[in-house]
Amino acid sequence: MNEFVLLAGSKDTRTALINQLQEIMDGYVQISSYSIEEELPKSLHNQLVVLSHPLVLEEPKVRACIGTDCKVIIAKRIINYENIDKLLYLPAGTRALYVNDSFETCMESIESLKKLGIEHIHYIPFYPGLQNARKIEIAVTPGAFELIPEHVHDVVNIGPRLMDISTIHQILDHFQLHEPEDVISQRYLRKIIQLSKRLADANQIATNLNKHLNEVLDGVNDGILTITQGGKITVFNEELGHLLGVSPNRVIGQSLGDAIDHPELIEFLLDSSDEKDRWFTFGQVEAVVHRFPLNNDQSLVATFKNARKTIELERSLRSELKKKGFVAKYTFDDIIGESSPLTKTKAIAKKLAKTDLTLLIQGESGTGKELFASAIHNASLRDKRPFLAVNFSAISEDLMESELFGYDDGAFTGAKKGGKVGLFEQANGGTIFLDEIGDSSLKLQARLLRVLQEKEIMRIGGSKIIPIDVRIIAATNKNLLHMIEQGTFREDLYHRLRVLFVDLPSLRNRTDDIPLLVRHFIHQSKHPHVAVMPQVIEKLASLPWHGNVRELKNTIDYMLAVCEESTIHVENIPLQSTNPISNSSPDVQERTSGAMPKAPVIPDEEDELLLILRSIQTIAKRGETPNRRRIMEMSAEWTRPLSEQQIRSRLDVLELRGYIVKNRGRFGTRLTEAGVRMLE
Ligand SMILES: Nc1ncnc2c1ncn2[C@@H]1O[C@H](COP(=O)(O)OP(=O)(O)OP(=O)(O)O)[C@@H](O)[C@H]1O
Repeated sequence: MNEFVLLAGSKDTRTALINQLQEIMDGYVQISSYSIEEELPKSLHNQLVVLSHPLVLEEPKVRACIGTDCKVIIAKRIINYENIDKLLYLPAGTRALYVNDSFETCMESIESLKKLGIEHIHYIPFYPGLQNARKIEIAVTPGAFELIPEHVHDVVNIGPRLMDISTIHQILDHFQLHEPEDVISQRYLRKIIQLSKRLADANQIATNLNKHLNEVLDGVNDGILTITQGGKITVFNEELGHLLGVSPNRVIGQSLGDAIDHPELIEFLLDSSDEKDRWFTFGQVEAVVHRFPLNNDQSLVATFKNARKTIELERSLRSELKKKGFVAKYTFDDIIGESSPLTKTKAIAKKLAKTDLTLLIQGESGTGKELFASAIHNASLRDKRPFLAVNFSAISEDLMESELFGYDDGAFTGAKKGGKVGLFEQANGGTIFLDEIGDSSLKLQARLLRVLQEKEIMRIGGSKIIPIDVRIIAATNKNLLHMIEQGTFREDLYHRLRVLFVDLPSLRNRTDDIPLLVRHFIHQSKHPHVAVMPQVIEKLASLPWHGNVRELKNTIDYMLAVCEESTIHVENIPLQSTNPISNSSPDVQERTSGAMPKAPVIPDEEDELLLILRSIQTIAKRGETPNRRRIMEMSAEWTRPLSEQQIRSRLDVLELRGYIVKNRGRFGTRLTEAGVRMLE
């Protein structure tokens, strides 16, 4: 067998060359290989020695081991063609450092890259000891990673240079191997063909991607146009073709002026002013054109939105949200009152609505916290997206956790098959209103804090992190600072929630608004023409209104029900009753005195009212929805079971007294703070 020795300058070069030579010469020659970095043979005699570079021979220990009877070939090397595609992907004009161990090796490689026609890159040699090196962020190197300067972000490793075919022929000639030359040339060529194949594959992928992108662009509902800096059209989708009455295929590559006959549009697109949007009429269609530059290649993109279609789409999205109950019902116009405290609060809230920051609304029960949250959402940039209200006092902790975060299939026994999407996910893009946040458990507070910090959630029993884009508005009628002191509310959560805040004035601090509110609630009622005697307003203005506007609304409902001849008189104002509920605790008495409306109830009904309050609390704690049916089922165990109709009338009384709020749907009836205190 013919044998020769390969001597390389470094271990990496040795490995690269031996791999190349073995692949090409397999079966014809045997090669032993060494490098200066590793151990060299003691002495070589009467052998063919192939050196990877002329500089290898300058090493004394190399010269010492090569006997004078050896034949020495100094290899010619070319750029590693296997990695050339990495360079071809760099955009034309890219400035890149060429990093190698000396000025000579850098220049040799740059020269051979240029000879190979890879000239679209501007190479700048970089080697150890270079003074005033330029700070360029891309580097090309034949594996000399340790020499790459720190400021470089992208490295293209083209690997050590390989042996040129002429050197391979020289080796074959030495052994007088003529007949395998064809085979060997083919093996060498095969490598180059593999590279061409790879490039062709990449080309195919790019073509497919392009086709796919064009299909996507054509599927979009808006017209899309892209032009180069010189005004040539590069993208023109089908929708735009319909809008402008032009065939997309015909205009791609043309200049804007040749393709479109609309001077005002062309002037807007090519104009260098800051104007981003303008309305146009194309035939019968009104459209808004939005333009923006693409940073990378300085093209300009314009989107064309058909106004009618957009309005229709928004309408259908809104009705979809409405069906789910995910819309905010109120705007700032629904917040009645012209007193100075309310006007000031409304003005602040309107400003805060425009930001996208987390907001905490503080105010006594019934001051309109939910009303404000809803109005803020509707005045925000998220007004077309869902608004979801969640009340922490209404449902149990476990149920609340799964309501908010959802769960994955099989998360716990009794979990719905297929899992459940939580409210945070459903509110994505919109606003979530966390009412009575002071009633959330410490465990839930920890989870909420994570949502605020990370803007992501994980379903219960899930492992996937789901990013969410939801604005949080929280509300409380509790003194959270006091709760922090007691250790029942997390201070870090408080600060995260109170990025912005609105403090709602109590009704007794804005009694000027009472006449307006009375008018408003009567107008809204089934008896909009009922008159109110001036003494009634006077009396109402003198009451303490611990239940605020809600209490006032309930009082008006009561007065409308009991008044005669379409006029409300002072006698219709609910009297302070001496029933056990209002007398049971001094605190409640204080809260319910004066204004708290009391319907006349026979004494044993008072016990029933307490039982009903208690059962609402029990049902909610179990994680179920407190509704008439559930209360009726519980009443089966009382001395006098109640019908659904009887429960309905008692719930009306409890609501009138401010102890409960009746909600339809998911959360059912819930206790107010006054209701909870009553039970305590
Ligand atoms: N300024 C106002 N103008 C018109 N209606 C109001 C106003 N303030 C409150 N209301 C009405 O009073 C009732 C209570 O309001 P809301 O539910 O928003 O209060 P809240 O502060 O969230 O109460 P709670 O703390 O008990 O949940 C609702 O019917 C609401 O429409």
